[in-house]
Amino acid sequence: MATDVHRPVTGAPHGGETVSQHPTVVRVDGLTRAFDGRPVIDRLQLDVQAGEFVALLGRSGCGKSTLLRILAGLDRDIEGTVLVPRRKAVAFQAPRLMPWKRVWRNVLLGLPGRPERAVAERALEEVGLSHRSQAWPKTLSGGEAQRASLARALVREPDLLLLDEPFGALDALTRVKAQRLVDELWQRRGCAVLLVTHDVEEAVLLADRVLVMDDGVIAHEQRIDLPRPRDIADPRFAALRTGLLERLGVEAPAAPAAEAA
Ligand SMILES: Nc1ncnc2c1ncn2[C@@H]1O[C@H](COP(=O)(O)OP(=O)(O)OP(=O)(O)O)[C@@H](O)[C@H]1O
Repeated sequence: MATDVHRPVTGAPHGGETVSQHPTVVRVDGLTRAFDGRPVIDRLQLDVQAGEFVALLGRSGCGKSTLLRILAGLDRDIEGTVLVPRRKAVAFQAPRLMPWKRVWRNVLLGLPGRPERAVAERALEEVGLSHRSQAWPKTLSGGEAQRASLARALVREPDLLLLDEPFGALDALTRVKAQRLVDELWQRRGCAVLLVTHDVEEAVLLADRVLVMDDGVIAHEQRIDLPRPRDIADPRFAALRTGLLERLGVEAPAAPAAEAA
């Protein structure tokens, strides 16, 4: 798997090195990122295995998006070492579609070479959006725009998919559908996923491992060993959710009937 190494801007030049059959798809060592002299990320360590689904939680402003942007290669003003696969893709909360390009052309945006339309169509089919391929972005619903954004990530055939609050702006029902879609895509594609979210339930629903960021580091890590698809009425689900909420300093909501039984 081709790998990008991001080092401090003052250190070795950005480049690539080839690491074959590496089971670790992301390796972050001693990562520090400061804004105006204040470290938001402070000697952070993180490993993500190939094919692993990791969710990242933490209070607002703790540095989750900053970490994701660094992994995406969008911010290289760092200290420490960041090793990520070259094939990676990002989807943000705002789908960021170009309004003057039809959906299928948006899906191909930024791809090297001259990719054929069929490449976009396949990805749109995978996210259930074939029927909107010719549409202009402004005519899409919020959920459709988010699926177009996912299709744009998928055409990159990523080994690492970075998702920054991709469901944050969706209504509850659309959100559940989008979560199911990401779960299916992840199982089918087998890529590693790093999902930044505010939603503890979403993290327990989707992730193999949930990380809680605090004080610039990964302060807590919770493995989620529940079978999939996960049942939020399962008492083990509720216990994991409650434990994580406590870690985040949030009082857990009243237990539903199934939990109390
Ligand atoms: N370009 C920047 N210049 C200065 N400060 C920044 C910049 N980007 C982020 N910060 C600061 O870094 C801290 C972490 O921001 P970040 O967006 O990573 O947090 P977050 O955990 O993703 O927050 P939220 O959950 O609210 O999205 C914040 O205090 C933010 O103000």
